[in-house]
Amino acid sequence: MNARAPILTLRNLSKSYDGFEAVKGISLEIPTGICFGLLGPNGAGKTTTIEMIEGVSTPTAGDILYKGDPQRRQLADQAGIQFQSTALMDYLKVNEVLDLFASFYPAPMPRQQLVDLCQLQDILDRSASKLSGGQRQRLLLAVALVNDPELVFLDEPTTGLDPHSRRQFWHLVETIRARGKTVLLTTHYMEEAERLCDDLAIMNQGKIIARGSPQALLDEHFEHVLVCLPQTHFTDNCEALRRELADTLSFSGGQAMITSSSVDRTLQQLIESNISLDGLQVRNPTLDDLFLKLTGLSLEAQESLASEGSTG
Ligand SMILES: Nc1ncnc2c1ncn2[C@@H]1O[C@H](COP(=O)(O)OP(=O)(O)OP(=O)(O)O)[C@@H](O)[C@H]1O
Repeated sequence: MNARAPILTLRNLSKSYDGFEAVKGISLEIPTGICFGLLGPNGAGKTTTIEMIEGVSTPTAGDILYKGDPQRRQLADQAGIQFQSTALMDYLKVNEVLDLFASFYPAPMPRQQLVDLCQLQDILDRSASKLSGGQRQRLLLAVALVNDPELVFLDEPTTGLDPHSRRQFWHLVETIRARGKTVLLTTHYMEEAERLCDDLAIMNQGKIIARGSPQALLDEHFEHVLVCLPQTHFTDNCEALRRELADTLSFSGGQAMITSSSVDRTLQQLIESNISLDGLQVRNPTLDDLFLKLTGLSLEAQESLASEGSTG
């Protein structure tokens, strides 16, 4: 197989629920052997997209090709899905869960390899219902990898994990990718995407609003650094400065952010306007900043809008 051929191709893929368009005609090619990220806030349409690719739900319109095949004949054998939970698991020990899932496949991954890969050695005899969040995610990952799949689906795998477990999980994903597998990851953590994804698509309200490697996207959209200050420093008395900074100034999460091509000049402008420099930070833009730039809302603000929508 040509290593450069896309493992997945989506063409004008759409999904509607009772007239509500959750995914609005997206097209994508996902190369083989990379970690591809689908990013976006709650309700962006990531899970709906993944479930259509997995075959769990049927598209309203559009096509999905697996290695160029619209029937996706090999997909079921060659994919591994990390589920959020597996009801059976709570009655079994970790090694019994692995036995059970391995029994479904003719050529499962050798047990020791799977245990080493997912760092399960110390918990093999533990009841699956007694695992910590991080251990549980590692077991669910092992279940996804039990058939040694070429393509692994991870749907928000680190939601709810503490920072240490999250980093440990990231290391596992890097190991899987280094073994030549293609990983399709959804996340709303931009930091996770920056760390893991070779290539990504940012989704918002059912559409893809940006596509590329994290660095290419940042290079394309930001030529400058960000100068950040507490928003409270920008009082009503600094209208002239606000006008001067115009489009380079934005506010999000209690922070004022100035997109600056010259830190010296920006500092000069702030000092001349008697703005306090307490708490000032100069940093490179992140994918979170990109999201804000593309949508006019931070990821956090988008998520609270989405949850307001879903509750009322
Ligand atoms: N079965 C369903 N019936 C009706 N609406 C649905 C259904 N599943 C999803 N939706 C809606 O479709 C939109 C996209 O949901 P989806 O779960 O794909 O988003 P997401 O990006 O995965 O979000 P999250 O990060 O919260 O999982 C949301 O508005 C959601 O409420």
